[in-house]
Amino acid sequence: MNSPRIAAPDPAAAAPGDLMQATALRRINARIIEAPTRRKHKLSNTSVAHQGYIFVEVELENGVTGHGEGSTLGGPRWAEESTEAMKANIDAYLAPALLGHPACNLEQAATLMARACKRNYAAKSAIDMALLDATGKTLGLPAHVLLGGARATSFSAIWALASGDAGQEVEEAKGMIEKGWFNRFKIKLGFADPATDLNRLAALQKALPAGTDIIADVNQGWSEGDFIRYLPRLVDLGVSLVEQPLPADQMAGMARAADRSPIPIMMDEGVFTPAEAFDGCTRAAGSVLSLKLCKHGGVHALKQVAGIANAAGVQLYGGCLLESSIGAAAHLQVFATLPKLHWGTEHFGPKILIEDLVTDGLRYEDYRVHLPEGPGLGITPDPERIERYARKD
Ligand SMILES: O=C(O)C[C@H]1C=CC(=O)O1
Ligand SMILES: [Mn+2]
Repeated sequence: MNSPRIAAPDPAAAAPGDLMQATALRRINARIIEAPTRRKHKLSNTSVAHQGYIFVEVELENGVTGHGEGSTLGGPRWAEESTEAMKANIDAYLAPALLGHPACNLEQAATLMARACKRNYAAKSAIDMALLDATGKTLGLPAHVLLGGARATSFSAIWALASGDAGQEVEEAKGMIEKGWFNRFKIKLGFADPATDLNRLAALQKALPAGTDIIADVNQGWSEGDFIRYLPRLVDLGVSLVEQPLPADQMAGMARAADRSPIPIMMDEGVFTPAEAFDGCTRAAGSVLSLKLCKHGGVHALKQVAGIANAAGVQLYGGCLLESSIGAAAHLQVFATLPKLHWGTEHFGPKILIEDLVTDGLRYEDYRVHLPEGPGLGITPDPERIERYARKD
């Protein structure tokens, strides 16, 4: 691996006591963003043409600002949080619990947020990212150094096909291969009847180069019966991974599905917390687990979930919720510190937005997404774009 470049630390922040004072939180601001996507993105339970984020800016006593992003899909439909709920809970509960506390004490901030608010993991992760960013910028260090240091500087990248139009999906996939951005694909199933969805998958498999990695995400859209019936077709089509075929609360059904499937099954919506990760891994409800900051609530919780999966022999996948380069960079910073991200990552959000929200978007090259360099998250939000897409009430 290439060693990431590290800037010199700020001598003003050298003494621990000084660091506490310098990074005390002076302001936490949350804005709702609605950023248009290049095309409709359809899932079993929603369809979006605009991505909804909460954009968090924190300001420290030393004047440094940090940024984070909480993502949703179609309001409170992929999970229970909407951007409106995130903003309300940040303004009324999470921000007041943190003001005056040092941003550099991320674990303590997580405890304070847990006391102030149950679940609300996307909102918490947006703040957590901003604290990490501001602390890294104060110290002149990339976020990954604060999380144990990078073991990788780029990740194999997966693009999601979700227009529901087979012809469009084939063209889109070919375009991604041509650009050198993505050569592995995830197709969304579960919004049409299984037979129709599988015809889309068959068209894709036929049109792409032999051996192209194709993952199927059902987003909880099938019953166990559907899964049993259509599994042989998924096997015939050479699908490499099946993601969350059954509803999130059907852990026993997922375990039966995983037991009968020659294709690895991935847990996504069923695993948010470390306790859910323990439950899913113990019951063998999948042999792969999708990691997402919006599910786990912050970088340290994500590392705990990853540790539980590792201990159980469950492989890791770098999940996303269509984050811009702000949220995607935060994921890469923590993914970089894991012993192994077996399946690479699907952080394609920066490329599905008509305009990314930063001045220095993530680099996609050689079918890999690259860990940004520079202090904190390693990206700079573009104030004009943030203003353009911020909801004006
Ligand atoms: O994986 C999900 O369930 C959510 C999201 C991530 C990629 C995508 O296309 O949808
Ligand atoms: Mn999924």
